[in-house]
Amino acid sequence: MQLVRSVLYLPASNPRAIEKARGLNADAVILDLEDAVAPDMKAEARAAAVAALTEGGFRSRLGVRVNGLDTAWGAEDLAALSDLQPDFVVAPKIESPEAVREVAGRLPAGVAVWIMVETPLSVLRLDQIAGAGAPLEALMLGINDFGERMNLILGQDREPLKPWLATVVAAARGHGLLAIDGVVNATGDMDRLEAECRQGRAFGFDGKSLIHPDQIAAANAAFSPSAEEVAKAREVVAAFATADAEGKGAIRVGYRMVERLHLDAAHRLLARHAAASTPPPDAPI
Ligand SMILES: CC(C)(COP(=O)(O)OP(=O)(O)OC[C@H]1O[C@@H](n2cnc3c(N)ncnc32)[C@H](O)[C@@H]1OP(=O)(O)O)[C@@H](O)C(=O)NCCC(=O)NCCSC(=O)C[C@H](O)C(=O)O
Ligand SMILES: [Mg+2]
Repeated sequence: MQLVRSVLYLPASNPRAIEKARGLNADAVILDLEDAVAPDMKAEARAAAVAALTEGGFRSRLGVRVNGLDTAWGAEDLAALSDLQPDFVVAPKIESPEAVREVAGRLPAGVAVWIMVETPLSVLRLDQIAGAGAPLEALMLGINDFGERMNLILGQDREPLKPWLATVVAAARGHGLLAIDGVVNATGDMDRLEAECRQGRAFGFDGKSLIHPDQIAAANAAFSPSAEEVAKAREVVAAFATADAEGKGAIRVGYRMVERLHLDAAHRLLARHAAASTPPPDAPI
């Protein structure tokens, strides 16, 4: 099972951040070539990303966010990755299924595509985009771009964003993809981060986009099954394993009615718990 509880961006133009990221416990790390990199640093950042992928040594799944193919850098970014094997490539500002396939077609086999959902047209066309097919693996909400383009005023409750949080998760679930919530820019505000993680989890997201190492622990905790959830799931599995439950679609567990769909959900939760309880491998030497 692939966990994406914590997905950490870093500017590929920042060598110190690349070095630091090798030892971090984020489920995924994204070497950013797009908005975190100034135009005059694009070539240097691309070369640094290629070097980081070649050297390896990360404990996390490793991806690269390329520039859009409608920019001066996108085609070269993808060409630079053509002989490499990142776990995934993140394509920004995607507004059509053709745009997903255009990126995928320029990548080596086995590299997954994650896309940024961060423009008004991307959310309006999300069903078609999310149905683009393999190797599309994840939808990432880009709150900074989306908020700006929509003129949203976002407080801690993210009220104006709620329809779009649900839209992204529905598209991901409908097409068997991962759903990753957007960033909290206020890196020092842990209360806000924890509140957004709880909210994202409640909306059904699999994880959170992050911009600072200090944000990783909160996201890993929030998107891992809690002890109470694990206990309840084990109770459901045990109840369906009894002779009494044989041939029944619905049974009583304590004072709850549970159906076989809850049994399936309990198995999925326990698989996530097992994956979350497995310590990350040490970085290769
Ligand atoms: C936000 C930052 C610019 C803050 O940088 P800084 O003030 O240098 O942070 P610290 O001094 O607190 O850093 C402490 C140490 O941690 C390392 N560090 C910092 N950030 C990262 C990181 N992201 N990954 C790895 N390591 C990191 C520092 O090097 C320090 O190390 P040490 O020297 O050993 O003490 C900075 O955090 C940053 O650049 N963050 C990432 C910004 C980014 O990638 N943005 C793009 C994605 S966000 C986005 O826009 C999504 C989407 O597109 C949308 O539209 O919403
Ligand atoms: Mg963006």
